Amino acid sequence: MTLSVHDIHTYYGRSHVLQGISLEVEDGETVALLGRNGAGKTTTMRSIVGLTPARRGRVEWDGTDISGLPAHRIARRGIAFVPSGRRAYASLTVRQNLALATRGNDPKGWSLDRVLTTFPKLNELSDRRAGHLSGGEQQMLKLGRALLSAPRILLLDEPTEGLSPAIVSDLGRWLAILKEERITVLITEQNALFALKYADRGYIIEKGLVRHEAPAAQLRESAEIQRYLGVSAGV
Ligand SMILES: Nc1ncnc2c1ncn2[C@@H]1O[C@H](COP(=O)(O)OP(=O)(O)OP(=O)(O)O)[C@@H](O)[C@H]1O
Repeated sequence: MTLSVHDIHTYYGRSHVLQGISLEVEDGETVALLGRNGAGKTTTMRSIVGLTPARRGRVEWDGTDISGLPAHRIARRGIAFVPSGRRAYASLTVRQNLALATRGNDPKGWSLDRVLTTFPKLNELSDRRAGHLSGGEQQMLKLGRALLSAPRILLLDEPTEGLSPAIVSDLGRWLAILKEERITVLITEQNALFALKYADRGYIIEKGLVRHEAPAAQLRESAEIQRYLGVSAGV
């Protein structure tokens, strides 16, 4: 299953935010989408999943054009979007939130038990109301919910946003698990070095256009890229 984005143009009103983004995510790959504030990372994800559809260009999933489809139908094809910020049913417990996200009985997919064993922290918190979780715990819950929706690809939007360094390193462990499982991931990050640690390839976007595409190792080594992204070492 390959996700191919061809020359998409997306607007907010008259503001031409994506000016021809093209990218590809192959089966089993982790791909980072990097860029400064306001570069268009979130908008790219929202365009892929149909929340802010592109006005021009094409999004193909497994060779089928999905650009015109409504968001719920795109989600049903296994494209799971994990937006940044706190999003869970605050008054429900962790377990109830997870149970609601469970889609059918996909024998190859993730079961509630498997999510709770893989993320023991969620197990410990299973009776706590989601509204009482810390930012990092919420992030883990969102990831657990996304895995239960039987995703073929996960779109993670700035998962480290607002998290403490200790939680960021937890998140790194979860990403490593996704990679071992060969779950296809597209991840946007302000924290470029964090994303590049787990990514196979990366795209750098600026003002709604792809400026650079390279293997993650190359992007990690490039002083020019690091300067451009304003990264500091030691993540
Ligand atoms: N709902 C909206 N209405 C109008 N303009 C918007 C809206 N959402 C985003 N924009 C603008 O579109 C541009 C791209 O925003 P986007 O959120 O995609 O960037 P980003 O790369 O994800 O940045 P950040 O890391 O700051 O979230 C920015 O100039 C932003 O101000």
